[in-house]
Amino acid sequence: MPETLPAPCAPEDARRVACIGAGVIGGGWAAHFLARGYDVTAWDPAPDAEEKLRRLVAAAWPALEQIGLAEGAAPNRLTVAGTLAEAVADADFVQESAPEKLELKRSLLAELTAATRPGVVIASSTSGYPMTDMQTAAGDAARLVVGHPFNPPYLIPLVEVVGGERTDRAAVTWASRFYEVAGKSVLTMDRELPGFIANRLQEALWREALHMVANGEASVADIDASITEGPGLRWAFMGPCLTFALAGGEGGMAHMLDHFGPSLKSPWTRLEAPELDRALRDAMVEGCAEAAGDRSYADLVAARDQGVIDVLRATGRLGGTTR
Ligand SMILES: NC(=O)C1=CN([C@@H]2O[C@H](COP(=O)(O)OP(=O)(O)OC[C@H]3O[C@@H](n4cnc5c(N)ncnc54)[C@H](O)[C@@H]3O)[C@@H](O)[C@H]2O)C=CC1
Ligand SMILES: C[N+](C)(C)CC(=O)CC(=O)[O-]
Repeated sequence: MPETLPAPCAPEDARRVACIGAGVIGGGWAAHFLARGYDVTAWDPAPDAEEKLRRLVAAAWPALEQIGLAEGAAPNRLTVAGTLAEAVADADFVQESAPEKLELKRSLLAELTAATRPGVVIASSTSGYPMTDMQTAAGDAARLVVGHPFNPPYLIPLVEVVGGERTDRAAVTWASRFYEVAGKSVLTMDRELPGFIANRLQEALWREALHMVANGEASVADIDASITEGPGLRWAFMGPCLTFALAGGEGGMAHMLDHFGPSLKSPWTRLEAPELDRALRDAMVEGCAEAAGDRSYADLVAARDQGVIDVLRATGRLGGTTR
C-alpha cells in the first residue's frame, strides 16, 4: 500500500484538531487545543463521553483564562462528532487518547489512517507502547507518531515525540513543530525507548513507592510529602542531573560521583516491580483517600491546576507560546 506524506498543510497552518478518545487525557488535550485557538472535533464511544468532556473543559477553562488564551479561543469551538469518520474528516492533526490496550491501539490507529485525509499526522498519547508495536495493522503507517503528554495536557508543557520503524521522519518533524506552535514544550526522541524518557524515570520512583507501601515501610502520605517537601521543589526548575551536580559542591558532578558513586551499589532500591495484589491495591487506594480527606475530585483538580500555574509563574515559564 502506498504511504502518504507530506501532510496536507504546514504545522503552522493547522486549524482543526481531532481528539479521539475523550477521557482524562483526550479531554485535557481538547481543552489545550481549544485554549490555543484551534477548532476541536472529538469522538469517544462512551454514551456519557460528551457530558464528561464538556464538564472537563469547563473545569479547566478558568485555569486556561488565567494563563492566557490565544485570540479567538473559545470552548464553543468544540464539536462532538457522532462517528470516528466524521470527527477526523477535516482534521489537520489527530491526537489519539484511547485506553492503554495494545490491540485496541493497533486497530484504532489502522482505522484512523484509513479515515483521515492522506498525509495527516496522527499522534498517540500512549504512556509507553513503542509506536513500532502499535503501527503493525496500519496500511499507511508513515504518519503515525507517539505524542506522549503529561496530565493535565493543558498545563504541563512537556510532550515526548517519537516515531516507530515504519514512521517517516518527516511525520516526527511535522508533529514536533505542530506541538511547538500549539504551545507545548517538545522533546523529540530519535529512537524508541519503552516508557520514553519521563515515564521511564517516573516508573522507577513509582516501583520504589509501591515496595515501601507493600512492606509497610512508609505510608502514602510519607511518600507524597518526601517529594513535595523535598526533591520535588527542585525538580520544578532543575532536573535530577544538574541538581545532583550541585551536591558535589564546587567539585560538581565529578566530586559527587567520586564521593557518592559507591552507594549506587548499596541495596537502596528494589527495582523489580512488586506484586500488585489486592492488599497493596487497597493500601494505595485507602492511603490516597486519607490524603485527599474531604476534598472532592473537582477540588483536587482545581488545587493541582492552581499549583502548576503558581510554579510556572514563579519560574518565569508563563507566556511565550507562539500561538
Ligand atoms: N491518565 C494519565 O495520566 C495519562 C494517560 N496517558 C495515555 O492517554 C491514553 C488515554 O488514557 P486516559 O485518558 O487516562 O484514559 P481514560 O480511561 O480516562 O479515557 C479513555 C477514553 O477512551 C474511550 N474509548 C474507549 N474505547 C475507545 C475506542 N475504541 N476509540 C476511542 N476512544 C475509546 C473511553 O470511553 C474513554 O473516554 C492512554 O493511552 C494513556 O496511556 C498519557 C499520559 C498521562
Ligand atoms: C500514570 N501514567 C503512567 C499514565 C502517567 C503518564 O503517562 C504521564 C504523566 O502524566 O505523569
